[in-house]
Amino acid sequence: MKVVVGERNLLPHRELLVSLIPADVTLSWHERFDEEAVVADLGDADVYVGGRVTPAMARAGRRLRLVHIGGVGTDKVSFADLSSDTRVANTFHHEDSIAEYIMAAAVMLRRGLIGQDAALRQGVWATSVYQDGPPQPPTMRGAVVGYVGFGHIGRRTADLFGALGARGCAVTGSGRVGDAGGLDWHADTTELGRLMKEADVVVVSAPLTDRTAGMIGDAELEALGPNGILINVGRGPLVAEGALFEALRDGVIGGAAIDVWYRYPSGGDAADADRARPSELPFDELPNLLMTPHTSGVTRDTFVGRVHDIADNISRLSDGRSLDRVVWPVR
Ligand SMILES: NC(=O)C1=CN([C@@H]2O[C@H](COP(=O)(O)OP(=O)(O)OC[C@H]3O[C@@H](n4cnc5c(N)ncnc54)[C@H](O)[C@@H]3O)[C@@H](O)[C@H]2O)C=CC1
Ligand SMILES: O=C(O)C(=O)CO
Repeated sequence: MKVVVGERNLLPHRELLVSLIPADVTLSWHERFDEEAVVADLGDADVYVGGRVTPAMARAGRRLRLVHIGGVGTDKVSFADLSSDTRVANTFHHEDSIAEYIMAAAVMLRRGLIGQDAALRQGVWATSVYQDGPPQPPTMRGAVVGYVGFGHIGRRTADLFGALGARGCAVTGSGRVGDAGGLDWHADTTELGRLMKEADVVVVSAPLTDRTAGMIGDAELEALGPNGILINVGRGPLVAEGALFEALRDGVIGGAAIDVWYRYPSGGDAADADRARPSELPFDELPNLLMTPHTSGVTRDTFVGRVHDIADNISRLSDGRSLDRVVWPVR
């Protein structure tokens, strides 16, 4: 069996993956994403591991029995071009890492820590900032956190914020949140406007689909208001790019932490400054923004967990057993 790996975050765990899969499986690693090279390698492959499957890759991989996403999001998979024998599976394990990131980002932004760090480097003490300038900031106790999407990420984040005394509300695709506790209310997406109005911190962790693209735009950001914080760990285009930039620049919202972007370097690593810019707009000039390069989930724990899941599915395929976490074809 031949497995082509195009997921860069698995590279540090190469040996672990090798140790977990049957000895007769051949692994072919692509350390940089070069579409032509991957296409050339997929003709005789049984499995592809990676989050991006372009139409050319899908058409080249006629023998693929499994596309294993290295994470959750399937928004970069060209499903229409896959062979009808190919199944797509995904994996989780990122929820602790991302919940930690969201909590840290919310506290940093609400407490003004980014500005204090910059100020102290210029010789200005935070205490004098509060005497002469903005009011003393609040803790998270009693704050309302609004979850746009309440799956693995939303639930774990609500656990952590709950421990800080925050309250919560959520909108999801279906309006159902299963047995999750700790929310004051939850609803389907028709209540997004209410959530944006009530929340002090909004956490965006919905999948990117035709329905969700641009779901947060001018009106939603205005409803969040000048003290509100937006944290997007879902996908960049869930939040309208121009609306977000202007809202941050003009103080329509208080601040944001953005982990997921509008432009990514094509090879997966930034060879030059322009290719590394995550938007055509100058987000990097905004002082009320915490910018991260899609790293909220990148920890050892996430990827060790994911390697185990991926190896397990490769072993299942090799033994003819049924696969776990199949997301395509949709049952
Ligand atoms: N920044 C990063 O490194 C990572 C980003 N992600 C992104 O976050 C998304 C969510 O991840 P998980 O929570 O693990 O997924 P999940 O599948 O456990 O939860 C997804 C949630 O989104 C909700 N949803 C679906 N359609 C919606 C809509 N129209 N409006 C509002 N909510 C909607 C679902 O009802 C569910 O509550 C992924 O699809 C992926 O795009 C996921 C992992 C890592
Ligand atoms: O899992 C995902 O969808 C990611 O964005 C990266 O881990």
